[in-house]
Amino acid sequence: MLEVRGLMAGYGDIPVLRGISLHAKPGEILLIGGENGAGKSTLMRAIAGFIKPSQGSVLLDGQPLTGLPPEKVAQSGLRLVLDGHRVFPELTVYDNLRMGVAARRGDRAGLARSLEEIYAVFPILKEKAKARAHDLSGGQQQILALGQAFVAQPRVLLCDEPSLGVAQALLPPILSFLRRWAEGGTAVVIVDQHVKISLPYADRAMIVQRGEVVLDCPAGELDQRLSDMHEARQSAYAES
Ligand SMILES: Nc1ncnc2c1ncn2[C@@H]1O[C@H](COP(=O)(O)OP(=O)(O)OP(=O)(O)O)[C@@H](O)[C@H]1O
Repeated sequence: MLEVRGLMAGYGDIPVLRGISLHAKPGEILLIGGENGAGKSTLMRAIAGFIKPSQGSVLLDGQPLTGLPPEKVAQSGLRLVLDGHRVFPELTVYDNLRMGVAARRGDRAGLARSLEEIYAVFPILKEKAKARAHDLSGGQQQILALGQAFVAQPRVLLCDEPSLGVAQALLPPILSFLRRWAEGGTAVVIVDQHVKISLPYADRAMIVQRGEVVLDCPAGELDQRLSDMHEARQSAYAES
């Protein structure tokens, strides 16, 4: 289980995260929404070790990860898939996928099994196995990045804006894939500015505003809770 307690982080003197706490359990998808600039990506980067938190802690199955460099965090079993294209552009699709297995100390049988699974869901990766990653479309690179993470079989997967730059038609297969992945016992965290599409696939949902958690509830309750919050704000505004 991933546990984040009172995390504070920012850039230079500018604070972005103002004490964020969350947990993500194996087998479930936690969806994190919030407006542009709310701090969602900063939160993912701080958990994964790319930004040093000024306060708070990150624990994976009770082991502290706070302040560890990203490669150590990854070796501990936590993987961040960033928005945009973070694959190795000069390598082939197959070699990119194979990179994921480094985290499993060269487990060849495991690699073959993972490849079969990923090829079954996204046949395009098999068709383009010998193509260089930079020749793939943005959406295909996003799928490749997910495939690479899948091959690594992390205990926790953080997925920042999986829908960014991806054709609409690819979203349901990607989200169903993440759902099945979580059901296999991985804790999955999805960050998405537009929660509507991902919500049906999630178990819990959180909304971050200005670096703070303003809602944390079962995914099925999010719409109601958001409209309650909106109404409360409007009446407070009307009274002032
Ligand atoms: N590298 C950086 N240097 C300085 N400030 C940054 C940096 N990256 C992000 N910020 C600032 O931190 C704040 C939070 O940004 P962040 O990217 O975490 O938000 P977000 O919720 O992920 O939004 P988006 O959906 O646009 O990615 C914003 O004010 C942003 O301008």
